[in-house]
Amino acid sequence: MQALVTHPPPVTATPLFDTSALKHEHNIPSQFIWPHDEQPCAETPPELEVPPIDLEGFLSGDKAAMSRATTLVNEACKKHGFFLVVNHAIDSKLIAKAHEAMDHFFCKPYSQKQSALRKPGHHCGYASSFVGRFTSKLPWKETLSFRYSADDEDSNMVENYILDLMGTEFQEFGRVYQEYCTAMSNLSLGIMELLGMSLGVGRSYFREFFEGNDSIMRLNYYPPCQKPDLTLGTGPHCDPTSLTILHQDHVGGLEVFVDQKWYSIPPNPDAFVVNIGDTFMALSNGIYRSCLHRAVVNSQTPRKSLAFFLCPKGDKVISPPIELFNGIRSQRVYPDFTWTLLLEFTQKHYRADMKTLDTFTKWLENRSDEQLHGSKQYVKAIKAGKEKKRHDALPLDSIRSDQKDAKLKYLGFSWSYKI
Ligand SMILES: C=C1C[C@]23C[C@@]1(O)CC[C@H]2[C@]1(C)CCC[C@@](C)(C(=O)O)[C@H]1[C@@H]3C(=O)O
Ligand SMILES: O=C(O)CCC(=O)C(=O)O
Ligand SMILES: [Fe+2]
Repeated sequence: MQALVTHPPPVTATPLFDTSALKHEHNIPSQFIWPHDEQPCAETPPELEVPPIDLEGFLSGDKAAMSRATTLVNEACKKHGFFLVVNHAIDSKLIAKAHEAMDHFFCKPYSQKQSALRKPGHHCGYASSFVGRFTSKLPWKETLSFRYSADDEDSNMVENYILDLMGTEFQEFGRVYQEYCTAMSNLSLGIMELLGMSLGVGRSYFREFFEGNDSIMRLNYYPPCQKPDLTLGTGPHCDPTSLTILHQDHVGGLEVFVDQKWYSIPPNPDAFVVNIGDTFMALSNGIYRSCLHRAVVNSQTPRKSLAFFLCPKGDKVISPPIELFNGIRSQRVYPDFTWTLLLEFTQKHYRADMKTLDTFTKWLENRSDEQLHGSKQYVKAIKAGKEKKRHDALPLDSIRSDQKDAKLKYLGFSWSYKI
């Protein structure tokens, strides 16, 4: 198991990895070479049969279209968590402008991009191969990530952030992505209606849960690599977020691990690739799956993908609707948590991979024991079996005051309290 980093690694004198410059060298630095069992397949893997979901049909209220959409989504999400959305009503000119704007940013000199550098422990800003964040298995990519809030009072958050970060030269960039993120947020709410129907909890349940979403937009830029068989653009992982709406360009490189084999998801400019993330897997009480996926690179052409990561407001309690754990699946599969805590875990303590949610659950349990009982000795005694676990309520300050009569179920035992 990956060691938990108890604090961000010190930013040592890590060599400057400008992947766009590295491509001119014959070899690649050893930090980019992945273990043999994680390297790309020798041949491009077969294409995954991913059902295209006609979203317009579902939202139109046509009974046959709704039934077909909910059945296809239910089957796909139970099996691997990936599906395509077509007839999504997102303007193709907006998508094209978003891709053009991305080129405008990533083609800038490294020194100019560096002014937007992501700060240690934070998820927004520019990153190139995670210089200073990780010391091995570096991804062959550059990224730019920023927050999007669906709340009205934050209606220009993206535009203002980009303007502050990059100046007036990027004003149009900021406007394009303000519009793009708003379109993605609206699209994700329609998909949440579909997911709610497909899980039998009704159209509005998850739509309302994500109305005021506080999401993440991430631009992935994968420069050509002279040794594409030794490295990865994005390593194998499950998205810790709730739902990912991804638009990949014409190049191809997204791969999904299903039934113990890698499959490729071919580019389709008219479709968004949608996948369940860890947080929604917890909201579905494990019924829908957050699927392992990765991105490979090539030696000829840069590849780009636009990933909108839907996230709930940071302090909403991630807890499945009772319908999902009092019948077919009576046990709770994951503890209650907040997205703020899971995001902090991925930014400060653990590199997201295929085991993030399970590792986070264990971290939460240890953390809450320490928090609950304040003593590391107590936790050690529990582990040594010398002390019976006491199931006190979580400290009141850790739960929002408006969550009256909140019920926290945690790993099979539960406690409740009045605030
Ligand atoms: C919450 C997040 C962390 C990562 C970005 C994201 O918004 C969703 C996906 C996560 C990530 C891409 C999973 C693979 C490892 C990672 C470090 C990366 O390759 O970028 C992850 C992102 C991160 O910056 O932690
Ligand atoms: O670039 C891709 O196709 C996948 C990227 C990805 O999985 C991510 O950013 O989480
Ligand atoms: Fe991902």
